[in-house]
Amino acid sequence: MDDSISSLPKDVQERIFSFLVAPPSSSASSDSSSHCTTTLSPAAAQRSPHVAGRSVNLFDQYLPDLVQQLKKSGVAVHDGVLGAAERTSILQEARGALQDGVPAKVGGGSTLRSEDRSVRGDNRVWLSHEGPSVAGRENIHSLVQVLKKLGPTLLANGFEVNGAKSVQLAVFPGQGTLYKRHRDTSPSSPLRRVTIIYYPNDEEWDPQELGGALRIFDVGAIPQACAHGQEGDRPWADISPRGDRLVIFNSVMEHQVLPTHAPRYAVTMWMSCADMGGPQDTLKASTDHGPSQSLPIARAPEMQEAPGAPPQDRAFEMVAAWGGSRRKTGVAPDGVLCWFDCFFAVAEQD
Ligand SMILES: O=C(O)CCC(=O)C(=O)O
Ligand SMILES: [Fe+2]
Repeated sequence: MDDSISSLPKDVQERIFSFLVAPPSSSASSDSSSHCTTTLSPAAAQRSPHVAGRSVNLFDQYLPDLVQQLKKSGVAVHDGVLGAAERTSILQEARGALQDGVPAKVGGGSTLRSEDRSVRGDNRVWLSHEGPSVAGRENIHSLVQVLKKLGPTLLANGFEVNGAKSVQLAVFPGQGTLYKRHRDTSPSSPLRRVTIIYYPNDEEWDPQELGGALRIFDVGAIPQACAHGQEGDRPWADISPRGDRLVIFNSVMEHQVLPTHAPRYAVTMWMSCADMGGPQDTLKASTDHGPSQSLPIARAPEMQEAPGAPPQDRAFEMVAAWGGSRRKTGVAPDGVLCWFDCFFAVAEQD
């Protein structure tokens, strides 16, 4: 190693890298995902010194507040995560990587509509299966390593994120593309618990002009400086995808991406719970707010569609009635998309 770090005295090197490991916690050992405690190697730190260096701040300064927000409202927002230089590098890498991005698919089973741009208009690539080479995506790769280190702290705070982590890079290309209301925890991805998004867009993103806000329903408290409103008795907050912003939310919360009029990039990580097997799982909301505390979700692939069963008015009740491999693409009467991402259930596992 002839880099600047390795030329420092050994004890100084150790102190630097001790900042980059996950904080010690009793729960870390129960995290079955080896990624949760991944340490940035000196080589990785050297490839992307800025991103790696900022992880120190992310953990030391921001994390307690993020966890607090998340527990209180189901959503946490933090700005200025990496700084302008790193954000720009990630945006450039995202543009390059997404040249080969494919339209995101929706639906499942025999009624699959593989590309329904009126429901979901982003193009994406999965980063979960990265090989040894991350050439051209060094900064995104370092960001992902940093985000993974949130796992042990979330776990220690009651979030069931002891399973796989999947990572997606996506762009809504503009022209009014959107993603209709849905939950990230779905029949095809029943184990997802926490959604973490980093936006590398311009910092001056104006949602009035460019649209593209992430609208999250049933927020316990409105994140600072977010537009907000009420649909019936359900409060929502609009989170602008402004650059260098980190958003974390409980994957069971309903959300949508409003029509977007400029290219809108996002790096998204889903943290899942461990799959304990069995025909049925219980979906627990890890926050102390909101209506979704304990929802049964069907997981048996052989479950039959109940003949003539009318759609229930909640997505997960529909899943319980119709779940399994014969999923249908559908929109519940209350407008919630029910089972998107079905084709990615296998691809997304780490
Ligand atoms: O990019 C966003 O703000 C959210 C996208 C989303 O909801 C998803 O990919 O599931
Ligand atoms: Fe989503």
